[in-house]
Amino acid sequence: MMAPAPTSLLLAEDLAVGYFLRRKNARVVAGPLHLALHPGELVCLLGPNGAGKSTLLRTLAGLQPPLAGRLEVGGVPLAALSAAERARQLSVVLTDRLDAATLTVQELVRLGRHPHTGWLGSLTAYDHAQVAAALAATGTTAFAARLVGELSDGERQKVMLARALAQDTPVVLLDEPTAHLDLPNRVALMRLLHRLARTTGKAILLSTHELDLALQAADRVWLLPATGALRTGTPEDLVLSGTFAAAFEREGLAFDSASGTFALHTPSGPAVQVVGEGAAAFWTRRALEREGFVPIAHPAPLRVTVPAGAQAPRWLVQLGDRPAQSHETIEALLRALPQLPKFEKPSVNATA
Ligand SMILES: Nc1ncnc2c1ncn2[C@@H]1O[C@H](COP(=O)(O)OP(=O)(O)OP(=O)(O)O)[C@@H](O)[C@H]1O
Repeated sequence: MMAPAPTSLLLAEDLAVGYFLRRKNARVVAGPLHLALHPGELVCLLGPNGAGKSTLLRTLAGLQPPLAGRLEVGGVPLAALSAAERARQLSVVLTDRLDAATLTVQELVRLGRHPHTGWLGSLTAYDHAQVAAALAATGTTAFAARLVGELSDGERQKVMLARALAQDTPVVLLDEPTAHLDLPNRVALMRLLHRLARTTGKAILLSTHELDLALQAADRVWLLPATGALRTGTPEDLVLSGTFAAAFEREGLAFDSASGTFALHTPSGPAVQVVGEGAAAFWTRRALEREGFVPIAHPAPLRVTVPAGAQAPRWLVQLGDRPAQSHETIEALLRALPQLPKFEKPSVNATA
């Protein structure tokens, strides 16, 4: 029996987003869009520069009006909610710099509680606990007393997330939250948001250009092309159906569905059979591709064997039936390959 469709925390039907230019003139950036955010899911909004990700997020947050269509949050039309009601339903972190430089981090994060307390309302013990939890979750407790204007871009980004978490809304919308973060912090943020969605039942939507992180962390992807229709699905379905590769091919990028990565190199040199498995074989293939070789799985005149097991990796290179050479490192292997006698380039296009 099929599970019943989950209720939507946010629902959009025939939504067109964009800008009213002059009287009666509108510029549709994207649409018509049919979208739903469900409890407990992390959704990543992907698309090239200018596709309309920020425009869509701002529209979903009620910060700019839709050009057309229906938009509901918690079963109620977004436009029918007061600002305070809306702030209890959804929190939003945009890329714009906030004019909050003279506040301390703690004061800024406390502002997140105001939809619950009213602007003059004082914070209860529960509110203080929510603020402390948001600071702890984002790793910002240590600089709670510092001025927002004195933070680095990455620190400020984490503080803005803390404010959204303190707001404790069913829907969280984030525009490029990983933009200023270093790699460990980007990974930590995606992990945090995924865990948060799972443990609290919030629906979290974030736009990002971090394709590989999004493919790993997202429960669903919204793929917004520069032109054409929005595609949605689990990252894996979008990869296996070729939708993901097709979307980025148009941007001139080759997506390898076997490794889930974008090819940086387009090797066209001699084919090399790489024999072996595991991490050593993977990194050997990567190094060979960088040097222009085409690593393949089936027999070729040139063969590199990466022995498995506990022994120190040692690379065996064999050309035809000549005796094998042994190398201790990939660097030594790469240095030795051009020294080999010329051999006929087999016409192999496949990468394995
Ligand atoms: N205030 C505005 N008035 C008119 N057009 C706008 C306005 N802001 C943005 N646009 C246009 O809307 C389109 C979508 O912009 P948007 O910022 O939503 O894209 P994006 O997908 O978030 O891009 P990026 O990845 O570069 O952040 C662009 O063509 C942009 O020039």
